[in-house]
Amino acid sequence: MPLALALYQPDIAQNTGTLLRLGACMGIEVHVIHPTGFPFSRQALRRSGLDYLDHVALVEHVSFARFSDWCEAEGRRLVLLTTRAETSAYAFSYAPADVLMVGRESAGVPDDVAARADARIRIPMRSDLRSINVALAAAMVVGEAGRQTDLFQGLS
Ligand SMILES: C[S@@+](CC[C@H](N)C(=O)[O-])C[C@H]1O[C@@H](n2cnc3c(N)ncnc32)[C@H](O)[C@@H]1O
Repeated sequence: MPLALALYQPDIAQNTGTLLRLGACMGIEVHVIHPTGFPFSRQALRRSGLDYLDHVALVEHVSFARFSDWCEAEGRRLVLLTTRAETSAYAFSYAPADVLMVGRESAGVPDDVAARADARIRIPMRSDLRSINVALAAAMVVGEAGRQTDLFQGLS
């Protein structure tokens, strides 16, 4: 079971498009947790020029509660990327079945959602700046988690 990416109530269509494309190219599932901050449908994504949609395993969840149930049922560890974690994303040991979840562009995730995560990790960055773009943060961690779990061995 390879890594998966989860987007908690994404706000910005372009970031979601970038992450769906990353999921397609890396061969990993992308889970979108509703509600989104923009009209989200395969039709709307196609209209905005996302031509990788047919190549990505996209799974939608109507709410965080349903997504959380899915993680539990599948025995998947939920790893949250957050600026408020203490553990470095580069000191963390990833497992192949981990689900890497990013927060909303506007507000990250609420405290109860952060508390539900099995682990919280942070990409080290300058302390006088707020955060990294969500799609870039996800790409950095997919890179490290993929390296540790041999994701790239199956890719050319
Ligand atoms: C633009 S940031 C949101 C910032 C928001 N104010 C917060 O407090 O989380 C969007 C998402 O990108 C990810 N992110 C950005 N910078 C990060 C970092 N340095 N470490 C871990 N995740 C980061 C997180 O998942 C975050 O929820």
